[in-house]
Amino acid sequence: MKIKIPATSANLGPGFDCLGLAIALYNEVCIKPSSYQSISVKGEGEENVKLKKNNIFVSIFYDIYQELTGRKDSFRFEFYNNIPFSRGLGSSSAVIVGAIASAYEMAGVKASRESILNKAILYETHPDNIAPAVYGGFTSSIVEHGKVKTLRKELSEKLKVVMVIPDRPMSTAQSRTLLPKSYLMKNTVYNLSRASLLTAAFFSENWEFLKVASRDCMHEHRRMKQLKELFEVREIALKNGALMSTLSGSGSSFFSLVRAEDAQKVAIALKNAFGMFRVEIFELDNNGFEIVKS
Ligand SMILES: Nc1ncnc2c1ncn2[C@@H]1O[C@H](COP(=O)(O)OP(=O)(O)OP(=O)(O)O)[C@@H](O)[C@H]1O
Ligand SMILES: N[C@@H](CCO)C(=O)O
Repeated sequence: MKIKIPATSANLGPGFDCLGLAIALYNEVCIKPSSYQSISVKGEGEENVKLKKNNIFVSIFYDIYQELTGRKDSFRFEFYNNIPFSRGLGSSSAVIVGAIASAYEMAGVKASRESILNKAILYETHPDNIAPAVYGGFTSSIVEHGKVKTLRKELSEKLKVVMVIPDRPMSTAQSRTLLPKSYLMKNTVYNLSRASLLTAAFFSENWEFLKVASRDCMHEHRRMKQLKELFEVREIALKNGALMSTLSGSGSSFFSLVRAEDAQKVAIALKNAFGMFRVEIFELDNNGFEIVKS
């Protein structure tokens, strides 16, 4: 079988741990029965021998596969990784969702996307990357009694993403330790009101509201201080017409949503200012993971 899983950008500013969307940048995994287990990795992580020894995709796959079949059959896993690690593009969520969906497929057990998402939340405490990786589009999610409740909005093809991808990794787990344990009421209201308006703006396609609704006071500043150029990335993106420009997940990437006709202009302005960073234009993804060949 072959599965492809999209990258995702989470938080989108004030939507910490609850808002995210899927991007047309994919990891692909081919899995086939074999007389012995083997792993090959192409793309991101190709030189990382550790990924051949203890690979989280493989361990999650077998967790689920054994739970479903009671067996530990051998498979060959061929990874084609396009999602950079620890750049705030949901690489770990793509692994979790891909492993679970693949295990159900190889076990021959049908599973709804909702049930795959509810398995994935057991491996990732926040739903803002795994939900769009499962459903595609823009997602607004909560976790209630261990179950994820998500609403999803298809994203217009009139929109594109301009992503600045620094060469500097930022581990999500590590960067979460930088955040305060509590917030003032005014800061909490600042974020929850904007996250609500941002969600409404995505659902109603009132894109002119995205800029003001995507401001954050709870996590971005502390994280962006680790890579100060990111403040200027946002300034240049917005000055050149971006609808919104936010830290992608826990960073280090910086996400800008643009009208398709503005994508080149924003990307060129960012490339001219930050020659040392990778700058890419991506389409949005509305499908979530796809089993492209059973
Ligand atoms: N394709 C992959 N195969 C195996 N392990 C992976 C793969 N992609 C990511 N990982 C693991 O996930 C880790 C990155 O997870 P982390 O949460 O720090 O970053 P991220 O998911 O890329 O970014 P964010 O969570 O901010 O969107 C990597 O260091 C690696 O251990
Ligand atoms: N909400 C998570 C997203 C990680 O991609 C965080 O900011 O830590």
